[in-house]
Amino acid sequence: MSSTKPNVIFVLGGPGAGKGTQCTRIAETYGYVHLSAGDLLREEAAKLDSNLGKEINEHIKNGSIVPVAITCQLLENAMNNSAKDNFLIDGFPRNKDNVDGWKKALDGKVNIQCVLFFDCDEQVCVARCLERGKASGRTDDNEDSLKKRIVTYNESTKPVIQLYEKDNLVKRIDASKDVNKVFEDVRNVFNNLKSTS
Ligand SMILES: Nc1ncnc2c1ncn2[C@@H]1O[C@H](COP(=O)(O)OP(=O)(O)O)[C@@H](O)[C@H]1O
Ligand SMILES: Nc1ccn([C@@H]2O[C@H](COP(=O)(O)OP(=O)(O)O)[C@@H](O)[C@H]2O)c(=O)n1
Repeated sequence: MSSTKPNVIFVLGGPGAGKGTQCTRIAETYGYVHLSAGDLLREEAAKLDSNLGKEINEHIKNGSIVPVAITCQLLENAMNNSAKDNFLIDGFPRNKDNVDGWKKALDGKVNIQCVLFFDCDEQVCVARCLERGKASGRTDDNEDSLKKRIVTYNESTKPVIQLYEKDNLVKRIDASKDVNKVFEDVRNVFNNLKSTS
């Protein structure tokens, strides 16, 4: 991250809504750096042969949210290690603890451009994750974990999206369409984004 205030877009939506898929395309098309909070946590847990690694893995399997100090530090390190200034932060902030921790650590240091909200029906999300689970090797793409992930999404993440709606930051996208159609809607959002840094 350079000395200019970096632009950040938060990317939210249910498990399997297609956040990662669309972030990959946004990164290719618009040059944003894709930082997936879930990927960073999985990588960190895989590196750590410690209680902290176990704690992260337990949260992931249970669909609960890892304490923000851990996640925020991973995101901040990733931004600091990048030479670029435009970041897609995928899967964060996912609950109030995430929002508060982010504000404490990074508020004022970045420019939040918008919150991309991939809105997708619960049943569609579950079906996509189960399909992904056939090859993903993820410990949480199974029926048991998915039930818990959906509860976490409804109880903890939706209120965060509502919070950002009050600030007029949310760009809602119908994520139930096919990948190319969803990306057309994403392109509309990006073509109307103003860079304020
Ligand atoms: N618009 C879409 N239509 C159908 N399948 C999709 C769509 N977007 C993503 N997928 C598939 O659904 C699964 C979940 O997508 P992913 O991008 O990993 O979601 P998330 O990051 O929100 O969990 C993946 O297997 C992906 O290939
Ligand atoms: N901000 C975050 C993001 C993910 N996570 C954990 O990582 C898991 C997987 O998140 P993810 O974003 O990779 O996956 P999806 O549920 O979006 O498919 C979540 O269910 C949480 O357990 C977290 O604790 N805090």
